[in-house]
Amino acid sequence: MTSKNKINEDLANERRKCNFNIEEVTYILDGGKEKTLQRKKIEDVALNGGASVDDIPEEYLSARERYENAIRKSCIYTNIVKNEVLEITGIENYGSPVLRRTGDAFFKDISPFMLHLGMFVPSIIGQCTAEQQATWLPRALDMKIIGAYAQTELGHGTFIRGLETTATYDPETEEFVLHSPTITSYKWWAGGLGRTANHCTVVAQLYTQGKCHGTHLFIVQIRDLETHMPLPGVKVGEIGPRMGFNTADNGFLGFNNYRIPRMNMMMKNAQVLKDGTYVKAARHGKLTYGTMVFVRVTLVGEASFNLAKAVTIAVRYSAVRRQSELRPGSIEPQILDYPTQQHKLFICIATAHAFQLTASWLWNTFTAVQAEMKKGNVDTLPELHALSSCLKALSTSDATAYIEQCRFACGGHGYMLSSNLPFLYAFVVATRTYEGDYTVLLLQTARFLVKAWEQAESGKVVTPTVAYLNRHFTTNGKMIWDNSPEGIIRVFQSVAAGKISLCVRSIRNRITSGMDHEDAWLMTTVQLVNAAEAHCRSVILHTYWNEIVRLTKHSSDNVKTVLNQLVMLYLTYWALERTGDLLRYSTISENDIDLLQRQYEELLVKIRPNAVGLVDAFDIRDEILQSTLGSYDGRVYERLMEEVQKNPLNKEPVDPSFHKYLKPLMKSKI
Ligand SMILES: CCCCCCCCCCCCCCCCCCCCC/C=C/C(=O)SCCNC(=O)CCNC(=O)[C@H](O)C(C)(C)COP(=O)(O)OP(=O)(O)OC[C@H]1O[C@@H](n2cnc3c(N)ncnc32)[C@H](O)[C@@H]1OP(=O)(O)O
Ligand SMILES: Cc1cc2nc3c(=O)[nH]c(=O)nc-3n(C[C@H](O)[C@H](O)[C@H](O)COP(=O)(O)OP(=O)(O)OC[C@H]3O[C@@H](n4cnc5c(N)ncnc54)[C@H](O)[C@@H]3O)c2cc1C
Repeated sequence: MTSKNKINEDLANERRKCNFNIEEVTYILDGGKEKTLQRKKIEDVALNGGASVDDIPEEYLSARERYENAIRKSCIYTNIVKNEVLEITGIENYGSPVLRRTGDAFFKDISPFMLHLGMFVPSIIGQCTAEQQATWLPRALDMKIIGAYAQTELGHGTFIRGLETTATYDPETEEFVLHSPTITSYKWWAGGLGRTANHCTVVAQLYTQGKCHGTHLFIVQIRDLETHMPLPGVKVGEIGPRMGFNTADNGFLGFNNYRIPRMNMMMKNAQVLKDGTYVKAARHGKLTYGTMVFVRVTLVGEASFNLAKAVTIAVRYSAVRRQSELRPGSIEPQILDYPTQQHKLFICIATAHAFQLTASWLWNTFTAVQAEMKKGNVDTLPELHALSSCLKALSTSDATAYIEQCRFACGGHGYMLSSNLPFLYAFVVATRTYEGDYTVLLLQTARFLVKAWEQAESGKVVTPTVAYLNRHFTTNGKMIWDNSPEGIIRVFQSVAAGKISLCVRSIRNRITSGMDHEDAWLMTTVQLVNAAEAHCRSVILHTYWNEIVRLTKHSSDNVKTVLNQLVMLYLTYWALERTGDLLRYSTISENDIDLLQRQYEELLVKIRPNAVGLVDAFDIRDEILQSTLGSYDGRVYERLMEEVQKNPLNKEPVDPSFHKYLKPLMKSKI
């Protein structure tokens, strides 16, 4: 073994201490051995050439160079995917999360093609008729056309009904006329739109026969395919530097009476006939929001993956890093030995597991609802919307907070861009806002919860994710505290039920005292967000526990033990975080809380020897981690020094600014 790939001794020791079969856990997280093998095969093919690492790290490049470099690497990766990976996996794997994740080996920030694959293609699949799909999909999948998803405007992001771009049908020419009537109607934010896309999905208010029919989706060509020039009537550009997403060329877009053919309206859920007659095919008013539901579902898995990356970096670093002394003169301990460090990090491992298993469960729910909708049944859509909204909100918000915690756990070196933790944070913090802001989505879930509460109150049996509301009406008083996993979950469900009940009472009291329904709702929104958060927390706890029980049925004893310790840590952690709620809605006592605290601290001790094994089980390759602190071999200090050599500021021993500015200043007299 050369010194280059020699494993750091502390990390090697950690791996020797690990007492469970790492691969077994990887299989569980990936959804089965076959999936792991398939993922590894894809990674081997896609990263065969070393993932085209940059000579100069992208953070040293100018905005223009960064963009060009991101396009260069996107094209390299797309060619690998098209010519090599899909050969093995088949075209149906085009949108697979594995490809998205493998792509992280090429980009520290984000690919300008992400929105093409993440939203433009899904909008064609979800919103176009079969005939339209036959026209657009092959060209989009083959990258003959590159698209963006232009919904948000300068004036409106959340309130889709308030969008101002108009699409007015002209039966004379059988075209829609797209127009941006005001400055606030300019499209703003769409990823890939600023410089890369030649097409995009545009969301606009549809007018035909003098009547507005609300927002609909259109496929719009915005640039010439040969010259890439914006087409006449189209004004498009990049919106400028932002906290992250700086290689995604987020753009603005305006139209001046720009014409597109009638068939460019995405017509799966509604049509405009040649004469201008509007025909609504959909059984549900919000099916045009379907692309967003799809992305919200995928974002739960994204949150898990990015958190898994961050905690892999932080745990490996914490095994290598030694600091302070426990007793005078004793050897400096690994920082992973500090219970406070374990408290910061083990919850991140458990949360990544919780979100990964919840994401798979949510994906299965999503595909089941899609299958029902294909048969014409839209009854399960409201529950999916409520679930995907709150799970997107909580998973992105928790992942953001925990990625930052991982950065704190790495001290000063975590602040280096080369640790990759700042990039991860900047990328994930945006997910809390885009695809529906945190608060706004929890309020969507709250609407569903209040309705479910009313149904349960009237004696109806409600759907499984809120079945605890039926129990609420049959049990009296506070939930009996019980320290078992099932007991903790039941108490969390009671907390949710209690909070929803308080919201309903507040709304009713306000209405009784003279407020109209809208004001009563508005005044209760702080409580409603809180109730939706409590509901979602109970869903995650329940799903995580159920899935671990189900998935470890045939596991080896040690895998069962360590995964059980993690899920218990998660349940205990949240019980301790929410002692106020538990005291209010259950019979928990001071003594029970003391016991919980002790149980939590004992779990930290039990998990400690397996911590490195647990992050190894995420099985994230170094090329994808892209971190000086988190590589498998633990050569932290060597990598930090190697990275310094790439810094263009170190190219010359003396910077030209010395002669230009510093020296004259030093020579000048006061
Ligand atoms: C590099 C090359 C690689 C090559 C190969 C690689 C391949 C890899 C490909 C893999 C790709 C994977 C990608 C994964 C990562 C994805 C990253 C994506 C990045 C995304 C960037 C960001 C994009 C965006 O942000 S797009 C814009 C999103 N905008 C929003 O989300 C707006 C939020 N606002 C809303 O959703 C609504 O306005 C809302 C819901 C707040 C209010 O709407 P409303 O019309 O006013 O409705 P309301 O009156 O409140 O409710 C009425 C009624 O309707 C119900 N409702 C609302 N919404 C829905 C819905 N969606 N579905 C069902 N029902 C809905 C609501 O509940 C009400 O019901 P009732 O209470 O019964 O009346
Ligand atoms: C990195 C990034 C990439 C993006 N990519 C795309 C893209 O590709 N395509 C696209 O179309 N859009 C995109 N967006 C836009 C994104 O979808 C919106 O920013 C997001 O939906 C939030 O809308 P907004 O910006 O209008 O915020 P606002 O709605 O103005 O929110 C501002 C504040 O007001 C609060 N608020 C708003 N409404 C309510 C309410 N009803 N009740 C209570 N509080 C409320 C919010 O909670 C928030 O705190 C992107 C955004 C980012 C940051």
